Amino acid sequence: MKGVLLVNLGSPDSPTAKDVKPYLDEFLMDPRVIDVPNWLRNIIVRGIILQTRPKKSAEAYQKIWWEDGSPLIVISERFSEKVGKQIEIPVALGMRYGSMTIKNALQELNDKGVDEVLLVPLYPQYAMSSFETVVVKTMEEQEKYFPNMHLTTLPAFYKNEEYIKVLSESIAEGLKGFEYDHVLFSYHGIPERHIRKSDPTKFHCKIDGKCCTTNSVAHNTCYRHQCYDTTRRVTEYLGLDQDKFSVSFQSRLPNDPWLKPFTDFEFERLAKEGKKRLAVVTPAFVADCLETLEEIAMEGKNQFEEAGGESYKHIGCLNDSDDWVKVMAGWIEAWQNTEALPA
Ligand SMILES: C=CC1=C(C)c2cc3[nH]c(cc4nc(cc5[nH]c(cc1n2)c(C)c5CCC(=O)O)C(CCC(=O)O)=C4C)c(C)c3C=C
Ligand SMILES: [Fe+2]
Ligand SMILES: [Fe+2]
Repeated sequence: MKGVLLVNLGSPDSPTAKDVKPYLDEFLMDPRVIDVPNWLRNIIVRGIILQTRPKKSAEAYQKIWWEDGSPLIVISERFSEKVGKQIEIPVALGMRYGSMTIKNALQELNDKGVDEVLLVPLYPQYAMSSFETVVVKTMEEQEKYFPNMHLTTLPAFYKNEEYIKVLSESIAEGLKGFEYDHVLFSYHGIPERHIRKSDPTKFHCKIDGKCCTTNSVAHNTCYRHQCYDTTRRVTEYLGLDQDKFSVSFQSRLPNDPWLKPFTDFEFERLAKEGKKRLAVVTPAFVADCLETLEEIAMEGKNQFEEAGGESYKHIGCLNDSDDWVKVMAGWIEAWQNTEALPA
């Protein structure tokens, strides 16, 4: 019997340093997130980052926490429930990190008699620190605990026409009634090294401004290409002029070159260039979370206004909108009936 496993990143159990610390430990000790030798990762994560970050992160989580829990988890649960109502086969939700484990979600499917699973990493773009780690972890759990299960992975859907349509239309809705000078497409950042590591050709991705627009098989796993391509497709759909939008990358850790331009620097640059009315969209995430609600909607607004900006709007993610639920349910039904995966 067929079933579906939706997987997102995960959140701490509560917005306290006590719960944030083990969550960040699991997250940052993942070798696909901080990709250095084990001994060095131990020093960086446990000896340095975890000494101070849990308190700071907990304070940020407190600002965005909902009565029902972490926005990322609550939204993912609502999405999963709505998708479940539109399809005939069982759906389970798991998180890569934290207490809503992938193993428990697979167990839930197994208990319902599922032995053919469609794995859906809830990331539009491929990155080894997001999409790939979900796939690897799910395969490990399946092989270890559910050897009779068969897994199929839904590919990163950044260029799928239905996804682009639903994303573009939700952005258009968010822009309605908001007089804007500029739309900033802010994606989660990653270290530049991750781009080179994910390049199967080992020579294409030079992050030189040209490689991401030069055709290559490397783009199947190039996060930077996929972010720019998502933006190109959405802005074409919306008919936005070239000088009305730009791309940036948010959330970075120190001591490594990360993808540029940085979102916080862009707030300053745009305000100083006279783009006083700014809309920000965050298409690396399908559900609003700490990175969108605190870093962009709250901190970003302050940064932009301090730099001279006048009006600012963060347009939320697709979340559990009915149109997005319909798109996901359609992909699942196509796989259920014909094994076809979205292109
Ligand atoms: C080396 C560090 C990190 C990489 C690489 C990274 C990639 C990456 N992350 C997401 C999505 C999310 N990240 C979130 C939070 C978050 N990310 C990092 C670090 C890296 N992410 C940290 C330390 C944190 C925790 C918060 C903090 O201390 O600042 C979240 C939010 C989770 C939530 O509970 O709301 C998401 C979502 C992607 C898509 C990605 C690669 C493309
Ligand atoms: Fe992250
Ligand atoms: Fe590239």
